[in-house]
Amino acid sequence: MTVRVGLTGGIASGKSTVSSILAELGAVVIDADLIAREVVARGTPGLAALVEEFGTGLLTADGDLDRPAMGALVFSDDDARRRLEAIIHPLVHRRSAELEADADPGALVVHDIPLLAEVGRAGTFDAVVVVDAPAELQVSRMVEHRGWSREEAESRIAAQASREDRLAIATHVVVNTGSLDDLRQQVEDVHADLLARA
Ligand SMILES: CC(C)(COP(=O)(O)OP(=O)(O)OC[C@H]1O[C@@H](n2cnc3c(N)ncnc32)[C@H](O)[C@@H]1O)[C@@H](O)C(=O)NCCC(=O)NCCS
Ligand SMILES: Nc1ncnc2c1ncn2[C@@H]1O[C@H](COP(=O)(O)OP(=O)(O)OP(=O)(O)O)[C@@H](O)[C@H]1O
Repeated sequence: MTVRVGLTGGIASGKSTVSSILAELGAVVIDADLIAREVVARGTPGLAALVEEFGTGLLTADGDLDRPAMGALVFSDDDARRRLEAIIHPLVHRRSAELEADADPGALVVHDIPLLAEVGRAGTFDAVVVVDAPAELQVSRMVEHRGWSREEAESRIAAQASREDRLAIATHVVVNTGSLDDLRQQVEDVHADLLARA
């Protein structure tokens, strides 16, 4: 039987690192951030819908979505963020379901969904893994690895569920405050537990 797992965590908590370890261990990973990019690639109906909603000012000279400009808009304007989400989330949901339908029966399917706590879909999964890190560590990782300002980092955290709300939906918690080796060990333990549910 397929075990369906939701994986979530705040921005820069370490979700992608955890999902790549799970993929190495044999899980099928369906990455909502990646799909959210694909559904608004140049020439897609998703990008056409964004242009209709926000105008051509949010396109680059090449006709792609100008992601930094869109980020600057939606992480300082809740209404704009909701309008963006209303367009992108249904497209991501549909594509994720298609990818899941292609997975081998019996696979451990991990849906990496940054906004799982926010969208209220935790109950649709057999297990929910939350990658936990304190806000200060999230900010320092964003500043260090992405070159964002502290303000940009904090505006993204402010647009997300609180650490407590996220922990409330967890069946498994991975605490990412130590080394990468420590993270790997925790993920291996969680993986073994999830497999035991298959
Ligand atoms: C605003 C956009 C264009 C900015 O693009 P950018 O390349 O800078 O960021 P990227 O897509 O890589 O997202 C990085 C992280 O930002 C956070 N984030 C993204 N969208 C949101 C949102 N709507 N609310 C809160 N946090 C968000 C997540 O932690 C995500 O992992 C982009 O994030 C977007 O299209 N967001 C809306 C779609 C969405 O909700 N995606 C989240 C998962 S489906
Ligand atoms: N335990 C750790 N020790 C050191 N660096 C780490 C650790 N965990 C993650 N990182 C680094 O922190 C950054 C953020 O991690 P990662 O990309 O996995 O987070 P994320 O939650 O997927 O981010 P996003 O929300 O943007 O998708 C990466 O550069 C990653 O290599």
